[in-house]
Amino acid sequence: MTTDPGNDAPVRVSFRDVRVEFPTAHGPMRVLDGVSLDIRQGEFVSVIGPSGCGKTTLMNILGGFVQPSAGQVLLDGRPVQGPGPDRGVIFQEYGVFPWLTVRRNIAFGLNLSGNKVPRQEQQAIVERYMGLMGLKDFADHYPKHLSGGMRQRLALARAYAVRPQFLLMDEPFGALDAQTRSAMQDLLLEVLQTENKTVMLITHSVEEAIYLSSRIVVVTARPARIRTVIDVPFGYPRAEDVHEDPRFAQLRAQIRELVMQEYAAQARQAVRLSD
Ligand SMILES: Nc1ncnc2c1ncn2[C@@H]1O[C@H](COP(=O)(O)OP(=O)(O)OP(=O)(O)O)[C@@H](O)[C@H]1O
Repeated sequence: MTTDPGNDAPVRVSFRDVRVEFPTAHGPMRVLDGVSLDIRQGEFVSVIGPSGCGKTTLMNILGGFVQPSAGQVLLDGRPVQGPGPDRGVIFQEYGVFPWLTVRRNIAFGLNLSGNKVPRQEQQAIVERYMGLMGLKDFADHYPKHLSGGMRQRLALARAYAVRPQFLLMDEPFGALDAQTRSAMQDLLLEVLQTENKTVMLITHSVEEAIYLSSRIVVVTARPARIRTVIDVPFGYPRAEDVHEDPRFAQLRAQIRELVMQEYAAQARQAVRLSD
């Protein structure tokens, strides 16, 4: 179960003075700078900051898709070498295979070598997630016949089905309508209740970050540095009524202010660049 893991839980992820630069026509562009952060077993860490500041890049390093230009990211003490089935990644864009039906998309990760699940168990898992995501009636449909929101639910089902130890989620609910978004947030909390996962979520929604996380990392305008890390004072299991807690509103105001300051810094940078 994901609860406040306290300081006794082992550190699973360690960003150590990470810098990332991408080559551009005008020279290297620094996207992350001096990022150091430990994430313990069972923590739910959200990252919030201005658009384009480097949040996805931060997640991509942990996912093993991007190598740091300097510094290290350690997973259980070992440098991340590349992607692996221990880390389930949900991208902003729908992470589904267009050539596979709903059922086969969900089963895909259960057939990979190193992670193979017996056929009967596979069927049970696929049925469970189709049910939870409201996709049962579309089991044999291809993604092109699903709505955008349904495709995103399919991407979530695929990631949850393999039961990865880590969930890396980049704006996973951004494309959903408000009602589905809220249902998907609750479903995620439910999944975390039964499976002890460590989660990193990137979101633009301050409410979502507070509702789901145990810690919130606010990052600066590009290059992203850690501006501050905020402990969320609510335990788990967490229910909708935390939205009414006065501390929720205080936290929301505090984080909004920080994010707005970083958007303002980003706008000032843009003006300087155009001078
Ligand atoms: N592989 C890459 N090569 C070159 N530039 C890249 C690469 N990946 C990201 N960038 C650039 O790095 C900057 C940060 O991108 P990133 O996607 O990490 O930001 P973000 O904070 O996740 O943005 P958003 O909130 O809008 O999703 C952007 O200017 C982007 O264009």
